[in-house]
This record gives sequence, C-alpha cells and structure tokens, in this order.
Amino acid sequence: MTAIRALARLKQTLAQSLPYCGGTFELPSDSFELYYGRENAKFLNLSKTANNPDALNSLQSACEPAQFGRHTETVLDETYRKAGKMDTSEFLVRLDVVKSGLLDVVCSSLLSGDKSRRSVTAELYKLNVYGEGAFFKPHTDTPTNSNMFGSLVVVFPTPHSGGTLVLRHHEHEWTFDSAKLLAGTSNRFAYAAFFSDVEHEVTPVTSGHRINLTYNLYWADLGLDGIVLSTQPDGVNVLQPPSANATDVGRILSEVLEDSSLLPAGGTLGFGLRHAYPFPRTWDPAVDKLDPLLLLPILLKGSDLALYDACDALGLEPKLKFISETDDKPVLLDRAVQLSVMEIEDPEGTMLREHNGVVVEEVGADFEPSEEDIGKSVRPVHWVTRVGAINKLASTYIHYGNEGVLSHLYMTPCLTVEVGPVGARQTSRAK
Ligand SMILES: O=C(O)CCC(=O)C(=O)O
Ligand SMILES: [Fe+2]
Repeated sequence: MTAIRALARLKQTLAQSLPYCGGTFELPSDSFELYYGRENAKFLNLSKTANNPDALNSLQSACEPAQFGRHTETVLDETYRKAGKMDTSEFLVRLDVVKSGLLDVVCSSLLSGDKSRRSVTAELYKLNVYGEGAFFKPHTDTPTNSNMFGSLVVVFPTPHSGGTLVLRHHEHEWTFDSAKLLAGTSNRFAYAAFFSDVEHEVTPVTSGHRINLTYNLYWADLGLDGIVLSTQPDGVNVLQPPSANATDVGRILSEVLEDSSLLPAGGTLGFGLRHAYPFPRTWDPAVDKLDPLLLLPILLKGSDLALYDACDALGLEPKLKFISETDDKPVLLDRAVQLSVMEIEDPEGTMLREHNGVVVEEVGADFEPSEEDIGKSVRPVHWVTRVGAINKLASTYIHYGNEGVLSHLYMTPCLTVEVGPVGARQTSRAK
C-alpha cells in the first residue's frame, strides 16, 4: 500500500513538469523594426502601427498563403490553416533573440537541470501574419533533424483579439493569449516556447493583425555547456515557472526505493516517457554507425531528463528502450530497428532473435519472483508510468505538421531501471 502511495507521488511529480513556457519581454523600440520586400523594400516599426492598419494590410498582402504538412506532403488547405507567411529570404528583423536575452530566459524556464546550461540555437523560420479570420488547426511542428527539440513563437504588439495559442500535451491543455498579454502595450513582445511534441493550434483572430515570428530550437553543441544568465534581465514577465525539478524527482524516487513493499527482491521499474523525440525515419546500421537510441540521453527533455538524472544520481542505471506492441506480448528493444524489418511476416520472432528483444510482462509493485518465474524468458516489469499507444514503435500515422518533411518520426521510448533488493537498491555507482 505504501509503495503504491510513494509511486503515485513520483508519477504526479513527473507529470507536473510543464512542456512550455511563456511571458512578455520588454525591449527598446528599434527591436520591433521590420524590413520586407525585395524589389520595393518597405520598413515598419511594429510597435508603432496601432493607428496604421493600412501598413499592416500591406504587410499581409505581401505574404504568401501559409502551407503546412499533411503526412509527407506540404499542402495548402485554408480549412486547416489560414494565415500569411513570409520566408526569411524576404524580410529582416532587428530583434536578436540571443543578444536581447530572450533565448536565455526561454532556456532557463523550459529546460531543466544540466540542460539549461547547454547551448541552444534558435533559427528564425518564418514571419506569419494572421489577419481577421486566420487560424491554424492542431498540429505538431515537423522535426527536420534529431537536434530540434522545440519551437519559439514571438508575437509583435500589434492590436488584435483572438489568435490564442492553445497547447496540448497528454491530458493537459494550456492557453497563451497574446492579445490579452499585449493589450495596451507597444514595447513588449509576447513569447511562448514549447517542446516539439506538444500539439498546438492558433484559434481564429477576431480583429486586428496577429504578427509573429517562429523559430526552431536546436541543441547547438551537444555535450558542451552553454551560457545562461544567472539573473533575469529587466522587463521580463515570465508566466510559467521553470519546468521539471530534478531535485524533487530524485528525492521522491529515493523515498520510493526505501519502501520495503516495493519489489522486495529487486526487479525492473518501467516508465513510459512523457515526450516524443525525432528519430530518423530510415537508418541503416551498416552505414549509420550510431544507433539513434544511443544518442537519446543527450536529447532528453523536461521530466524525462529529470527522471534519467535522478536514477543516475541514485546509483541506478537508467536504460532507454523502444517497446513494440505485437499481437501477443510487448517486446522491449534496446536498439532502433529499421522500420521495414517490422513489416516482414514474423516481427516478434525477428525482434527476439535478431534484435536482442525481450518479451515483457507487467507485474504489480509488490512482485516477488516465485520458483516457476525463475528461468522464464519473459522480463517482469512494474510500470510506474504507463506505456501507451504513443510508446509503441510506430511505422505510419497521419501527421499534421507545419511542414511536409518526414525525414524524422516522433517516437516515445520508455525507460527501464533495474533495482536491487530492499537495502541494496543500487545497481551502479551513484554520481
Ligand atoms: O503563431 C503561433 O502562435 C504558432 C504558429 C505555429 O504553430 C506555426 O507556425 O507552426
Ligand atoms: Fe506550429
């Protein structure tokens, strides 16, 4: 009973971590300047256009209709996305998200633990103009490579109503109402940043113009420390507190392990991760030397990272795995398996024989192996956080993205950790 309660607290702590952050950011007037148009260059200061809808209408007319990704194609369908877009080759903005300190604020809010110290790059992706009636239905932003982990949206203080950004992850939903945050201001940007696997939509703009920049966020320099401001610059209003708290997760996990009713004889704890990660859609073990699953520890986000770090710190060895739901029992895989291999006649047998797969069986928190369990080839696992459909190795699914590139697929692996018997839980050296 106590183990169940302790595990429930761990589950709750892992689920509390927010996959987004947002706020407003005050900057000097020239930061709102925009130059656009190649032949007939135009200049606008978007902090000074409150009484100049004509200037905003001209900007809107200079945009092209925004497309989006449906599965592998990039399509135009104004019943799904109605907005104007401008490519980066067509405009220049004065705003510098690095020099202004905005990227640091985003990193220290969104990233947890050591990751907030790692270098991140923000690549300007598009300028969008949402006039009255414009919207973008639910989608996730399309990953173009494995280092992309999120998106940053920066909204200019042009008067508008509607155009709320709605974010969804697991069973949670959050709204980011740039119109309200910016009402009556002309010297602030509203910003929201979220992990790439967060589904989001922009509700219809009901008046005015919602003008925003989008940036792709990448891990810049894997393994190297980045520079993060220790103090917040003036004029920042952060709506969300910093995300996942590795210290809390570590403290609760350690209490869980002290509980003698949890796997008294030791065993395997399993966690379905909360975030999806971009994996190359195809990879050839003979050519691409590094298994994409081996790179995953340095790509972990939010509470997934907090959990991984907490296990490490407690002397447990966290392992990242794929789980494949076959007709019979799920199979755990410790490597990425080329998807086409799964399409052959006996995928389960192939995974077990050729890919080191292990059949797993779900057991309760108080599981102790009996005589007949010993020597069985199935691995008993107590799942602390559920593995669901999202954790399964997916080969095809309809994907609504912001682009039709499908070089990468989102997949949500799971984490397993071996724990020793009560009193001797550590299975590796604590860090
Ligand atoms: O403007 C926003 O808030 C989000 C836009 C968006 O989701 C996109 O461009 O992919
Ligand atoms: Fe998007």
